[in-house]
Amino acid sequence: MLVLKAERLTKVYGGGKSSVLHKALNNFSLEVEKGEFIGVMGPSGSGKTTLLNILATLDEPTSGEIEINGTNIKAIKRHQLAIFRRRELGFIFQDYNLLDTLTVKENIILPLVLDGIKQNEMERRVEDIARFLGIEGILDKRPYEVSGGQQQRAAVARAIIHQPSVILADEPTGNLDSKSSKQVMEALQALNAERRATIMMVTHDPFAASYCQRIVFIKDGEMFAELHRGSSRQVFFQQIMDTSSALGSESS
Ligand SMILES: Nc1ncnc2c1ncn2[C@@H]1O[C@H](COP(=O)(O)OP(=O)(O)OP(=O)(O)O)[C@@H](O)[C@H]1O
Repeated sequence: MLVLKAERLTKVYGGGKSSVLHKALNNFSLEVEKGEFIGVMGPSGSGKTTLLNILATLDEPTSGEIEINGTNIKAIKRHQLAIFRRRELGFIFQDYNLLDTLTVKENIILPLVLDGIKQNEMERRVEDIARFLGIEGILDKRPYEVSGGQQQRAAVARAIIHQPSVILADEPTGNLDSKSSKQVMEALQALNAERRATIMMVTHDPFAASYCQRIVFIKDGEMFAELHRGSSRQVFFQQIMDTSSALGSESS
């Protein structure tokens, strides 16, 4: 089952009288099946953030179509878009985006509070996901009292707690040391493997990318290459490194 379908996306920035037009995405198509863990890589300025913002329904393509969980985004009225986004998508950011005025637990259940889920159901879900991610001991702390890796795992919990169709992650290991990166990637991998979470992650980090099942490489707003992981993460890591350097040398 397809949970995300992007068809011939083009995004052109600029276009005012004096400004120069810039095509950040050029006829870019992508299909993501339920339960996939997909990575998006590419050099700086290749269009990754543009793609993520469009798929997140935060920005509109100049042309092209997007379907999320069978719904064409264009069919959603502007005032309903925020609710659609909150229910169908989960977000993970590089800088965690947790609210310091709330406890870790309150941060995690925020999507459920906004949707009016009953208190005992919220408690059940937060305990379950916190145990799964190994953060049950920090639920009553504030984000600034715990490590970056713990904050990011709390953000992962928040992204999955309402069971979205797809989780969009933007450089989730960008602020983390190698040990915390590994913990966060193992958490995402476990959510994908054991709970069938569908995850799409933009990253520059070949180590983080090696946890995905498939990587699409973007160059100048177009698909450059696609890699599928076999059984070995180490072999996949090397393939990612090789493709990244091929991409880099083509760009220079
Ligand atoms: N709001 C904007 N207005 C004009 N040009 C933009 C805008 N946002 C992005 N661009 C341009 O579009 C291109 C793609 O940018 P984008 O941020 O999507 O790349 P990226 O692959 O995410 O880069 P990075 O890895 O550095 O984050 C770049 O050339 C960028 O300068």
